Amino acid sequence: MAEEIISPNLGIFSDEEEAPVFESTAAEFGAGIQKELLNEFSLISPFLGSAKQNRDMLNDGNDKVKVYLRVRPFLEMELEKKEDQGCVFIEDPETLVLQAPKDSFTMRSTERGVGQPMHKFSFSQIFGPNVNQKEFFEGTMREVVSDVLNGHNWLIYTYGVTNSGKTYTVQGNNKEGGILPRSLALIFSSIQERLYKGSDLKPSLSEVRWLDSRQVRQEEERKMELLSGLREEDLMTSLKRNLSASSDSGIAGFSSVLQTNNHLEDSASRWADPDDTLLQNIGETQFSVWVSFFEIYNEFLYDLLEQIPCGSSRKRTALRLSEDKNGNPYVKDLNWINVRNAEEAWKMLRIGQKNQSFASTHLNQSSSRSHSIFSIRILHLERGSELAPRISELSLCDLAGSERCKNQRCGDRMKEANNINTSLHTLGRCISALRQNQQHKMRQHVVPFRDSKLTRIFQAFFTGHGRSCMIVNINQCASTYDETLHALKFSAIASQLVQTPPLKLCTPSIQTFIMEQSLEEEEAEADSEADVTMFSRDDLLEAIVAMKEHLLKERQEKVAMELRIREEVCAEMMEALQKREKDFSEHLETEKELLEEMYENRLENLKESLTKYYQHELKEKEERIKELEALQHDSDIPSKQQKLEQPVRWSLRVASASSLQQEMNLIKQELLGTKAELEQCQSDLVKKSKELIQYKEIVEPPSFSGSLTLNVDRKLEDGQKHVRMLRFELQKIGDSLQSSVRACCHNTSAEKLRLTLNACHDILAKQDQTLAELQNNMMLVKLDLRKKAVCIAEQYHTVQKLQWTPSFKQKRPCTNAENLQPGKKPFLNFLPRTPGQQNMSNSSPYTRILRSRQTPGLKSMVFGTKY
Ligand SMILES: Nc1ncnc2c1ncn2[C@@H]1O[C@H](COP(=O)(O)OP(=O)(O)OP(=O)(O)O)[C@@H](O)[C@H]1O
Repeated sequence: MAEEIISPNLGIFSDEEEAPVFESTAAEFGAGIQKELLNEFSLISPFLGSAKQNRDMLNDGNDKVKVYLRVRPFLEMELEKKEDQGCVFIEDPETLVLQAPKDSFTMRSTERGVGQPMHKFSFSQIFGPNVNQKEFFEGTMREVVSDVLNGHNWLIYTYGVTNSGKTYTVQGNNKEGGILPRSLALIFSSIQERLYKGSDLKPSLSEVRWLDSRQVRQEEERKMELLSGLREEDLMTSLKRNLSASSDSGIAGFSSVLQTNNHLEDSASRWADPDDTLLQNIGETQFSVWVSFFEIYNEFLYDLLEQIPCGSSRKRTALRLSEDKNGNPYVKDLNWINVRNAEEAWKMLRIGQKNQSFASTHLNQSSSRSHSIFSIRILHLERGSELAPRISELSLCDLAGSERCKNQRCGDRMKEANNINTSLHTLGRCISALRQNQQHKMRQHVVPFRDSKLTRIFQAFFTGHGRSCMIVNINQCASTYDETLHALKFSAIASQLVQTPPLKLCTPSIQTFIMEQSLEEEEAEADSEADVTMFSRDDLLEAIVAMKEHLLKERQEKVAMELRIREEVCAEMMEALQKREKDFSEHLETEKELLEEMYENRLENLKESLTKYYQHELKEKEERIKELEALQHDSDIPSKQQKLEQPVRWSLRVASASSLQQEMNLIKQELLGTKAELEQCQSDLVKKSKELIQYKEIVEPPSFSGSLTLNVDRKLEDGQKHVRMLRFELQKIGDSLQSSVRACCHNTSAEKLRLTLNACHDILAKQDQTLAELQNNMMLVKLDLRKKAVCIAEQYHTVQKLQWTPSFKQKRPCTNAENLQPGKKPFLNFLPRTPGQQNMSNSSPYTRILRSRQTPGLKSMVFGTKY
């Protein structure tokens, strides 16, 4: 198990040793210091107790800085969130064990092989979750208050992560007052009999500005003004304003703060027994108590007892941190209010609270966004003494909670968190530098008090002007484990500190000086008593030479010393620079760690949300698939088959995709071949066209055929004329025959009829003969024509063959009569036509003859037959 037990005290100083603080602003107090003590009153005044008191303080064995730990109980809300994972365990009243929970950064680092899952810390005393406010006060503050009443300065500061109970410890609530109201109550119960009333002091004290009657009057007026303005409505308005300006979830934070401010009439003295007094032998000392309350918000100092101007432009005035002529820092123009009892002091605390910067954060509904310091100054007025009053101070500082910036990502909260963390980091650096200086007295480091306002104010308490005590607050929540561990590591360093011994004031040094002076004077007197004339001249010359040599030697020594000092200073400077560099790199490391953690968290969040998203998606898809499957199952089996085939086809398509490229290449090659062929065809076409022209010339009907057809036509026309004449005659005969038949029917003689018939018969026989001749002629002509037609048809087929080649077709697309342009003669129009075409054309004489032969009269007539 990893142990982080801090080694017992190292480097305890003896009362002869000076506090080894490099950047101490401790100044020497000259003889006139006492008169000017309060003229430029710095933040805290040095302890002016006697040397014996100093020694007592250091010899009592308590010079180790006290570091108390308070573990707060779980809140209901935290138990609901399952924050109780047993990470905090109090082994004994001085030892605490921390066990990293599984989701913490420490545990993750441990899993990566960095760090340990368990840590052990030791403290002056540990106060568990069941310890109440009274017990805590008794265990920590009683001694301190007693010390302050005896003239010592004390700084008590609470340290811890946000929401760990710091404000609760310092201020408490209305039911359970914290260490501050209890200290006030105890102070007043102890000094109530000896409170300075302002009249029975010696006139010499009126020279002191603090007790100047005018000053006191002014302070009284100011206090009355403040107290009269302390109305509940004002408080509510002010709280509302504070919270609405900064709160995220406003109203809850408001009500919780309001609760503590609701009962102003409650007395602070209820937290102390009026008979409880810490002062036993205080002689004639009288006391006057003054309080101040200010905060450090975003590295600016604000007086919390300053009335905030009303109206829209109600900007608070920031105070300056100044130094008195001895280099001690103090807050300039800070209001110090004289209080005469615990109630007045309590009300001052309430007034300050309403001006304090609180805000609701994700961890604490009413989180302090600033470091607040409530100071109580006690003036010890010695009755009948010519000396200026001694002043002791008790400062209670409620530090703002350290928090990881990952929780405050933007806006005012982020800025506040940054400033809080920076100042706390500087405090850590100061404490570790002080510890190093105390442990290695030969190697002193610069303590970076000047790096933040907070440490500048604390400086005096760490450098011999007072004593300090640290209260570490932690909660037991698993979610803030890493921050808690960090706070405890810091406190472990602080617990190694020893109280810096009170500064040796000038009195002893002056006394020493006077003693030395007096010795010198005595020696001088003794010397002066000696007579120089007693010595011979040579002796004196020798003495002068010896003195010269001595002087030379001294000078050389001084030069050597100067060189050595210079070297030392350089070395120190180098060391300081190296230290600074180391600090910076440490700071960088911390920042890196923080960033790493932040990004790790972000990544985890992202991972989580992605996993969730895809899980959801998958679930939805699965449901959808199930639905579809159910539908498909119900509806049709073929489609199921299709669905099954679908992937097969798809896979085939996918498979063929690879061969597609191959096919493309083949097609390209084919295309090239086809192109070549086409070119070949074109050249063939040209050839064929030429041939065709030749054929055309051949096919063109000979010129004599025209005259031949003309003769045939003429003959045919003659024949037709004859036929018409014959027909006309036949009609006439028919008419006369009919009239004869009619006459015969009326007055007939058979003989006449027979004669007439015979005559007709002869005529008809002649006509038959003529017709037969004509028919023979026509047959001859027909045969002739057929021969010609056969010859032409042969030529035509040859041409046709030529025409049917693709190139020829292209060139001559219109060979049909329908497609001919008007006015153009059809190609080969002398060829036999289709019956449709024959009907359409009546112009040819041959066709006309054929038609005339098809006349019904002629067709039905049989030559040579009798009617
Ligand atoms: N010992 C305790 N007993 C009961 N409740 C406590 C105790 N300590 C703290 N709490 C409660 O825990 C809560 C947080 O305490 P508090 O506001 O004092 O924390 P804090 O450290 O001052 O936080 P911050 O740094 O954010 O100001 C308060 O509701 C307070 O009442």
